[in-house]
Amino acid sequence: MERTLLQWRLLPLLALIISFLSFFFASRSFQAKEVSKCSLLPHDHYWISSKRIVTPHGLISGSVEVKGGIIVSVVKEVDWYKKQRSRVKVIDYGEAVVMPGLVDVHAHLDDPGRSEWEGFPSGTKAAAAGGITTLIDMPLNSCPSTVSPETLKLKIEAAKNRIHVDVGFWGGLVPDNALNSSALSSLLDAGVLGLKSFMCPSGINDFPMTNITHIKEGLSVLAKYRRPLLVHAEIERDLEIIDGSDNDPRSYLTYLKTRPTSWEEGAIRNLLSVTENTRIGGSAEGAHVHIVHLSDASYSLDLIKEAKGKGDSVTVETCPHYLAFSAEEIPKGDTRFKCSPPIRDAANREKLWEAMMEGDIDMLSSDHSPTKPELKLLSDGNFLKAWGGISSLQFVLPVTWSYGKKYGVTLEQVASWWSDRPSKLAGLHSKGAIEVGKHADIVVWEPEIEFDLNEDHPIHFKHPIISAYLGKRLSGKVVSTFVRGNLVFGEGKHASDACGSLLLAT
Ligand SMILES: NC(=O)N[C@H]1NC(=O)NC1=O
Ligand SMILES: [Zn+2]
Ligand SMILES: [Zn+2]
Repeated sequence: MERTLLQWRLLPLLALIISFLSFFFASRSFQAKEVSKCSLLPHDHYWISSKRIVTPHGLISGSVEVKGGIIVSVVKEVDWYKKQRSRVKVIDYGEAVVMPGLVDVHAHLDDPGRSEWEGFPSGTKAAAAGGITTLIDMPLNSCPSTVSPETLKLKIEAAKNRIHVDVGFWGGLVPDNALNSSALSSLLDAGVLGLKSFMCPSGINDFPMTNITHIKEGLSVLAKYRRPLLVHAEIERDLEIIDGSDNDPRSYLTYLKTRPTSWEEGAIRNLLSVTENTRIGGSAEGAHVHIVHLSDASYSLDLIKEAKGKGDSVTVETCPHYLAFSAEEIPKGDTRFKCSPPIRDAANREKLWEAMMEGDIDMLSSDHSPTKPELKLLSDGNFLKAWGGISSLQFVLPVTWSYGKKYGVTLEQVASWWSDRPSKLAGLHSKGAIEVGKHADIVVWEPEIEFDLNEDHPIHFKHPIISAYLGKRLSGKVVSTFVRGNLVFGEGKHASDACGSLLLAT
């Protein structure tokens, strides 16, 4: 009799335990996705928490909920997630900064055709390790250049299953397609996010320069697609270098004299003669002109400010190397620092920073433009003959932060220069912010941690020795990088598979 009573009393308790256990295991299996090689994290639904999350509404202490690769909630209450702790996966990053992943609108990955210079796998691994979650590949330095639907198709084939972050493409505006609106339309229909052109020789034979007529025609086609034209704004002028010096090709100042500020100013003046068409009501309304890698912070910048003031749809970027280095400090024969337009003097660099802080320069990009070390002529040191291009992709975030600290750069500004504005330029409205509904493209980094960028530091782009930043001490360590919710880089390791998505305009 006593036994039956005991069984009777135990039964409900047993049923309760069983139902609790089955709920516990069911909810666990719901959150843990099939272990994927795309991500170092085996979860599809999780929370990222931190004391410093950079949102469009300011810096908050709280948590970001990620589900299916999308940000589904952002909450301030630090304690909220603790109540959920037993049911959901929480990654607590403590004091580390949680920021939107960087969107680099200007990188040359040189694939296909010159993958011995860089390539999609190495370039996008470097991007992931540097907190860049989206990268827009330039149409030149690969072979062939991306100037038609057929050549874009080659890019897409080369990138498929080989990219560790999301990648989009700019198409080339060149004399061959510029005056042929159906050729340009077919390139835009094929999915390039916009076009890029050069107002001076590009250094690449199958990417010839455009004149202002080409640009004007290009803008009228771009207007219909509401996509931008990115312009390398330098124009060749006759040079008279008669200043009594011997013009030693190993001296950086010799190179600087070959590309004076008047080249940038002349190109920008010429370019801005057609941008009034982009104003509201203008014949190219909907098109937009973006001036890449501004170096001259003087008259060139004044012209851009004036055009913006008149309502022209114009933006401008500069690159970390113009903000970090100055002509005076470039060692003799050190061609790692050669780029175009050239790095100018320290006074110009101050003015560039001033323009960043004032908001006159809209955004930053890497202009990662690598080559194989032989073409940098490192032992020869001839600035006039070496390849022009700086390799920086993996380090743009710590460089911006390290050199910007003395000007009082804030985390919100970094996110604006590197994520919000570039994503808008490229028309990528699902990216660029920690906000509900956006892709969970996130970088977690520790601004206060310093490191020496020496040979022992793992560098993922193809030719570390040509990087101008080698030998520098930088501040800001990337801890984790998430692309669409996949943890693609964490604790110094990459996810094994390359699961980045192609970003084609529709
Ligand atoms: N072709 C190419 O990548 N050129 C780039 N290199 C550089 O320093 N400036 C450029 O425009
Ligand atoms: Zn350029
Ligand atoms: Zn470039």
